[in-house]
Order: sequence, then structure tokens, then C-alpha cells
Amino acid sequence: MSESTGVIAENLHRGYSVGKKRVEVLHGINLEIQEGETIFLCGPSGAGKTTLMYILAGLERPEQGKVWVDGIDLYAQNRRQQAKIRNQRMAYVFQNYYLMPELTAMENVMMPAMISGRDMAERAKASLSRVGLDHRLDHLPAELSGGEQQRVAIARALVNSPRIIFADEPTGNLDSRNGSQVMEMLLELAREEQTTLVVVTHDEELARHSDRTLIVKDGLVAD
Ligand SMILES: Nc1ncnc2c1ncn2[C@@H]1O[C@H](COP(=O)(O)OP(=O)(O)OP(=O)(O)O)[C@@H](O)[C@H]1O
Repeated sequence: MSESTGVIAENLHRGYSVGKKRVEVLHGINLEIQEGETIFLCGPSGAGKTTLMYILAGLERPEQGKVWVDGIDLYAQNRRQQAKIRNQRMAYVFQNYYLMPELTAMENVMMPAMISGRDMAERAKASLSRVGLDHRLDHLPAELSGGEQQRVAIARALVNSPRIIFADEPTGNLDSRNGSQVMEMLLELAREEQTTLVVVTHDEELARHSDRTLIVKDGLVAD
């Protein structure tokens, strides 16, 4: 445990073996994300943006290197402790929303609150209200537009007041108007809550919103 807050990556290496072939993706990445910062990870397709984000987010173990989250050495923790850190401090927004199809908007947003055992319904309602979906509480995902589904996913991400939100191509399935709206909403809410926000996108135009943009290329990152 160290005194620092935010996310620190030290010398991250990750590659994949497919059959006899080996692909080296990350070649020793070092970076520091301050608490409350909005950071975009950009770069060409296949450069390793998602791989890097998953490692920072506790979703994929690096082959070498360390990730510190609020001073905790993430991958030195056992699986249960890692799950607890993810549930208490982190939230995720994905390109495909990953809503449970058989649950209503309200029930989807209540899910992480149930896991962490807090008062569910009020928090879920408040969170959906913040993304402008008070009138869609009882709709199933299939009864919502793409933009609305992503707003439910954002409400779900916010419900436990996470320290860090990781968003992987959050506007990738939306047209440009809906995409901008969703991105602006995510940025505004993260700023209001002083939540650290890490966004992966190949759309450098969106990166104008960030405090800092890092380009992932050739296995390394550059400002
Ligand atoms: N599980 C896996 N097994 C084998 N190779 C993988 C695996 N996951 C990723 N890769 C390879 O690692 C490289 C980086 O993938 P990654 O998804 O991190 O890139 P990206 O920068 O997010 O790309 P995009 O913008 O196209 O989504 C790619 O060449 C991909 O084929």
C-alpha cells in the first residue's frame, strides 16, 4: 500500500499466443492517471487500447508489470479482493452496453447496488433521473433506443459512486448525434462527481473533451 491516489501503471507487458504465433501488444507501458482526471486512450485499430484499459481496470492480468489503484497493488491481491476493489471503486461502460435483456432499466441499474448491498431502488431511480430516463424505468433494453440503452449503462456505472469509470468505445454503436450526447453526458457526470474517467476511442475528434489524450502505438503510449 502506498500513499498515492489515482491509477499508476508500471512497465506493463502483454502479448497473446495464437497457435505457434505470438503477438506482442504492450511493450512496457508506464503511465499515471490523477484522481478526477478525464483521460482518453486513442490510437490505430489493433494498437492495444482495449488491452491496456482492461489491465488498468482489473479485468485482465498483465504478463509483467504492476497496476496501482489508490495505492493498492491490484494484481497482488487475491481474486476475491480484486473483485471487491472492482465493485467498490470501478465501473464500466462498454460499446455493446451489456444490459441484462430480461431486466428493466431500473433493475439493470439496481444490479451493482444489490451486489454492494446498499439501498437500491432510490439510488437507481436517482441515477436514471440524472441521465434523463425517469420516464423509462420499466422498459426492457429491447424497448429502448441505442442511445437510451447506453444512458442506462451510464446510470448503472454511476449508481455505486465509483472512483473510476472505464469506458470502451462508449459511442461506437451510436450515430454521431447520439454519440456526442452520450459522450457529453458521461463527461459532465464524471466531472460533477469528480470521478476519474478513462475512455478508449479511435475517434480522435471526441478526444477534444479530455484533460489529456494518450496515443497507444507500437506497444507504447505517447502524449
Ligand atoms: N484474446 C486475444 N487473443 C489473441 N490476440 C488478441 C486477444 N486480444 C487482443 N488480441 C490482439 O491484440 C491486439 C490489440 O487488441 P486491442 O483490442 O487491445 O486493440 P485496440 O487498439 O483496442 O483495437 P480496436 O481499436 O480495433 O478495438 C490486436 O492485434 C488483437 O488481435
